[in-house]
Amino acid sequence: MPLLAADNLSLERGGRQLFRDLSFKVFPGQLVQIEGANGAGKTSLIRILAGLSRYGYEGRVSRSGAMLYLGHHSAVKALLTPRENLAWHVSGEADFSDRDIEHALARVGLYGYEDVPSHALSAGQHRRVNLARLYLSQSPLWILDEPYTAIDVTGVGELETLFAQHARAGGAVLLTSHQAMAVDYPVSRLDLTAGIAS
Ligand SMILES: Nc1ncnc2c1ncn2[C@@H]1O[C@H](COP(=O)(O)OP(=O)(O)OP(=O)(O)O)[C@@H](O)[C@H]1O
Repeated sequence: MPLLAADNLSLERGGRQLFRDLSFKVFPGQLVQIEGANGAGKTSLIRILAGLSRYGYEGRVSRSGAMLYLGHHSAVKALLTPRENLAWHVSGEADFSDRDIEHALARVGLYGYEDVPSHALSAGQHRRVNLARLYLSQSPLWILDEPYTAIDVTGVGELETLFAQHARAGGAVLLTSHQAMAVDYPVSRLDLTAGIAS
């Protein structure tokens, strides 16, 4: 059973047809990279898939199970610390201990920064606060828009390892990125004009 199914999605923006009759399925164990040039419609598609664009497109999206969506723009509150931001974000998902929160922050390289106001963090550290949610996620489907933005080379490698682990454990990751992925796991490509090629 797919975690996500897109049926005949079509979207026009500003008089341009971004994609037409796009159909594909994402199954447990898949790592899928959405490809396309700047302005091709990757973010528009991902927002539709995540249920954030309810109108303005044709077609149907169905998802089974829980989803974690991390968008383009960091949802980190500047006045809160990384500890407070992460605790707030995951509060609706499960009962995580302070130790769990600290562990997730350490996994994204924020050990020692747990209690610094987030406005005093760098752009990449800001982004890492958001990405720490992945280490606490219990959602099988991850939909990630440009997760590598502002992340250094080591961080990108660690994220790719995490994505492969998630897929091996029966989850699925659908992401946009302009970078070629160098992960030891099969990556399916999703072309906005042709769907998924395995
Ligand atoms: N709210 C909007 N109103 C009108 N046009 C929009 C809107 N949002 C995006 N667009 C247009 O839709 C097209 C696709 O944008 P989108 O952000 O989905 O592309 P993208 O493939 O994610 O690009 P990038 O790689 O640069 O992030 C662009 O031409 C953009 O100008």
